[in-house]
Amino acid sequence: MTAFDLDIALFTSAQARAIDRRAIDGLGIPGFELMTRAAAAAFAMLRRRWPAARRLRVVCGTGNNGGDGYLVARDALANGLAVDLVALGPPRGADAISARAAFEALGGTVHPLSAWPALPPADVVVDGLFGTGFDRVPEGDAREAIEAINASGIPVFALDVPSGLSADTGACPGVAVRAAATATFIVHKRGLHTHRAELAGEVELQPLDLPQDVLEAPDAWLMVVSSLPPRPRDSHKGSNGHVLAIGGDHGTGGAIRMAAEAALRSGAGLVSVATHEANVLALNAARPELMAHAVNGPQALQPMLDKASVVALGPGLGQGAWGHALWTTALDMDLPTVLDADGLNLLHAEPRRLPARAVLTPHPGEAGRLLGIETAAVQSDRFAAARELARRYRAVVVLKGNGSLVASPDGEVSVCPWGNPGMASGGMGDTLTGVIAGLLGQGCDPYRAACLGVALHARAADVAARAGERGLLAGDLLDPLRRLVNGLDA
Ligand SMILES: NC(=O)C1=CN([C@@H]2O[C@H](COP(=O)(O)OP(=O)(O)OC[C@H]3O[C@@H](n4cnc5c(N)ncnc54)[C@H](O)[C@@H]3O)[C@@H](O)[C@H]2O)[C@@H](O)CC1
Ligand SMILES: [K+]
Repeated sequence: MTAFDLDIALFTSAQARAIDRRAIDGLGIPGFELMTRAAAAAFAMLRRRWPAARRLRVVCGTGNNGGDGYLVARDALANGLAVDLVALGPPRGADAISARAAFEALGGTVHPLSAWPALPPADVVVDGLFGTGFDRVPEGDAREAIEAINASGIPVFALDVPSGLSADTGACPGVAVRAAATATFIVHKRGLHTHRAELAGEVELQPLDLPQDVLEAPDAWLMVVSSLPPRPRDSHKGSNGHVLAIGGDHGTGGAIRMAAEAALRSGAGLVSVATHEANVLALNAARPELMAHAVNGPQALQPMLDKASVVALGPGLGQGAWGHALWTTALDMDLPTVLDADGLNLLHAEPRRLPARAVLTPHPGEAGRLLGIETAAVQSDRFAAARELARRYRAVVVLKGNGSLVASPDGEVSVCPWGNPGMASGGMGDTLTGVIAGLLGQGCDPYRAACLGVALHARAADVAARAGERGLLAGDLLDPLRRLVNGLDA
């Protein structure tokens, strides 16, 4: 296996467990030694982050995550901090039993959950309830413990994973701890980077000094900052792609304008718009660099398709006869195509073969429709949903939402670490479609165009959100987008 950067490699829970096993069985590192290293790394991180903390409340479950908790508590006692330890029950495995014994050997006391209200105030709560072994909705004591942690108002430091969040999927099936920071051990778990991942707070990887040969190929990757190479000095508008944005039925001209403008701002050489005649005047007046044409059907669209190198299909297209006719005609051309919004709804209504270089950009609701499942089922495993869509349609799929995923038909997945809730506003998806189309036109292959497009779009939104997340408009992304696509600081 070739070496890779651990900071951007993401693993499933099953992989994390297999890696633990290889360290224990293959390298002969005892499980208790790993637990000791995990606790030492976590305690050091806690001290860096909360140097003034004098009293910890440590909450332990019955598995090895609880074992980590007992050893953090032991290290805290050994360093002169006060510790109040609350356990859900006696530890089960040999390592966790030894960990509890080590804590008690230093004079530590273990309290039941019922003692919680009577415990003195603490500076930090350490969450050692559940890690990668979390496997069901928390009920009873488990639920009460999580609720008590969150209601305490004390900053939470999670061990490996905030309890209640699936390390595997980023889903939270019931209640979950809301952490200020998480120390995650050996490898990054993919669930700490998508969907409800904000529950983990700031995540820091603690690799515990294991050699790379216990690792295996990661399941997914975090995107890194990248940009396009500088343009050749002799480039001309024809060498940077001609994007044809198709959409904007009567009354939805804004959507197609956003997509078209974003394609221009991400460096497309030429951008034409095929739209309903009612939008043409406004589009040409607002943005004269766009070439907007009234298209009443396939005959008018065909000559535009003949000149285009990339198609952005769907924003404001509608699902009526007009939209359907343009949709079929455009897909038949087999040009590199970004399919969004009504372009996806039409695909749900009429499944068909897509162009060889296609990018689909569904939000979870659209992804659910295409897969024939509920939105909640998509969100319960975003990785599986994105992969299945990509496989089924032989296309690159961008599954939007917090921690957007890009999946290729052969199962490769990248996760976007940027973006903010201000992006939950009208026009954001249209802008993303335009950016990806613009990058396809500049020669990126679909997977790279999707990854780079998602990254640039989210980072532009983060720059624009410096003025506040509320009130963020899709149009605010265009200026920072231009700087970022040129590799400049925004
Ligand atoms: N030797 C190892 O494998 C290492 C493990 N480490 C720690 O061990 C953790 C994994 O330990 P385990 O596999 O023991 O699993 P966990 O400690 O994460 O949890 C497993 C226990 O909690 C119970 N449980 C799960 N969900 C529950 C729920 N919703 N309500 C009530 N009970 C629930 C399970 O039945 C099981 O008894 C890692 O996350 C990490 O923190 C680290 O110490 C590093 C080394
Ligand atoms: K935990």
